[in-house]
Amino acid sequence: MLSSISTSLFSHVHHHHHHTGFQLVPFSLLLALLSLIILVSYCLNLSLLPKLSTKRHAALPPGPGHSLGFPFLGNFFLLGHSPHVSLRLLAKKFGPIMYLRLGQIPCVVVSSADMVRACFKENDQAFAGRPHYAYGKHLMYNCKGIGFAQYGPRWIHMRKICTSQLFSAKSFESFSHARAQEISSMVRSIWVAYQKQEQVNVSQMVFAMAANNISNMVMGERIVEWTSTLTPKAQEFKQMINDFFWLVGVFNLGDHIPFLRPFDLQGYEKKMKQLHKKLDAFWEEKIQVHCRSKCSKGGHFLDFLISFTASTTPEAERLSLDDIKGALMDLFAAGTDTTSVAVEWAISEVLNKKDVLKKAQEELEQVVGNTSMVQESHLHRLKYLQAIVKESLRLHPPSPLLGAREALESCQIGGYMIQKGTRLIVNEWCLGRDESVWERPTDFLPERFLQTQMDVRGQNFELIPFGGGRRICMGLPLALCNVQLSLANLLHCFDWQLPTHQALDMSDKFAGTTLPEAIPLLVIPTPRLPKEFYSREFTQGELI
Ligand code: HEM
Repeated sequence: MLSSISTSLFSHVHHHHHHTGFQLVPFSLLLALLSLIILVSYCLNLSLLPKLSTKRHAALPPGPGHSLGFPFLGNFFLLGHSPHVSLRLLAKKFGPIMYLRLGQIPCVVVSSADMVRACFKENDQAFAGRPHYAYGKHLMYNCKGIGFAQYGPRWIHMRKICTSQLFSAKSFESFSHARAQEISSMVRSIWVAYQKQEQVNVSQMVFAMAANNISNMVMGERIVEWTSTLTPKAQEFKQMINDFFWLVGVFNLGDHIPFLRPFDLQGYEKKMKQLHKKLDAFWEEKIQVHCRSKCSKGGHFLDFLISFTASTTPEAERLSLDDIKGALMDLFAAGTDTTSVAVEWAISEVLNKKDVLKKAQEELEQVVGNTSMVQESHLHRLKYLQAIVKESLRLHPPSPLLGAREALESCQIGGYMIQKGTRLIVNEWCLGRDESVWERPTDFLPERFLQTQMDVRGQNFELIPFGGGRRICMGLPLALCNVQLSLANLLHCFDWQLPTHQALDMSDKFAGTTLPEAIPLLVIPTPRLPKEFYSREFTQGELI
């Protein structure tokens, strides 16, 4: 048993070590201590699991319990490297609501639309909390910002500021011109790659577009330069975002076994602090530049945020620098990787299915014609393209377990008792493959969405890639627009070939929070539109 623990633990840490290039953690120490704890607890027959659960056993949802758990560590090892898959297998055995223990933290996993509705609609407020973990402390300025902030007046205030300034219909529309420019720059860069006979890393291209869309809105400038591949600086930025999401997703022993917290046995908290230093310097510089250049009159969102730091602002509304940096972190982290993962999967699925590709391109030709790029105003008429995006989000939700939630009060779900402080995991990946909802669930069939009103905006609990309830993705309008518009233009402006004749490898690799393709998609573009289209200067009006 001990060896199986050490193997999984080892492979877990080792795996991520490669992923991020961080230094190896003091591993032997960790193993020795864990083995000791487990040995002692078994010798003394101290198994915490049965003890804690017997008290309220009758009311708890079913689950693997102590039969598949370890003292102190609970059921953590059932999660493995692909928790979305492991949890789905467990749900097949224990049902759509089940109870686990991650370390000492009680945890409820829901895997059906009915259970999700019970959590996100009937008990929306009860589940509006986020757990308070080390990443919130080290990476998010002690849970500032929006995504990792505790539910309460500050979160409401921050979310309101962002939503009203960035995502209200009027403000969103006011940035459509800037978004169009980013899309045409992306098309242009791909055309340059074609001329240089380079392969295109779709995910990187879309990442650049998504990052620039946010940074145009927030700071009135691009954050990533447009070239046919990401510049080293841009790659470093992308790596920071990837590391951020990875550290948010790791199982940090200290978060789940309180008495281990001071020891940081896996070294994750150290890594969080290191990453935080880099990120903080990055945001600090952006903020200083804005303060110095007195852009406040320019009226970018960042200047608007800075204006809230004034001592004349009522205290309940006043923002600190940390609040602002937290919000920046939220916007850039939440809005970049997720978007590029979504588009990468969508285009891979389409390239795998020639009939879908053909239908999509026919629709584009009909609605857009072949002398213009796809514009936002075309999107509502591109019904098949929208269906492709939904179908791809169904099979490949970019954030397969959504965001971590915590019960703020005790409540009942499906007749079971959920105690305050319980962590909620929604397995969205499992929802999208539910045989009782979807016919031929593993097949990519956009047609299934043509005859239904079902949408991804949090109203249909069968399909919630953006979450639901009051913690639903704040950037949903931008997210959908980014995904649809970039996919549409990639398919409209280019034909794509795979570098090899082999079929695409569609396996995934859990990256802590997001679920990208295991092997990044590289493709060879060929222009589809008349040659003059690409060689013209990309100026407003002509191309967009
Ligand atoms: C395809 C792209 C995207 C996907 C799949 C996605 C998905 C999600 C998910 C699953 C959550 C957690 C919801 C929950 O806990 O129920 C979330 C939260 C969030 N998203 Fe997105 N997102 C995307 C793009 C964006 C963009 C573009 C932005 C903004 C620039 C954004 C900003 C946020 C924020 C701030 C939160 C935290 C909300 C809160 O806790 O109140 N997201 N997103």
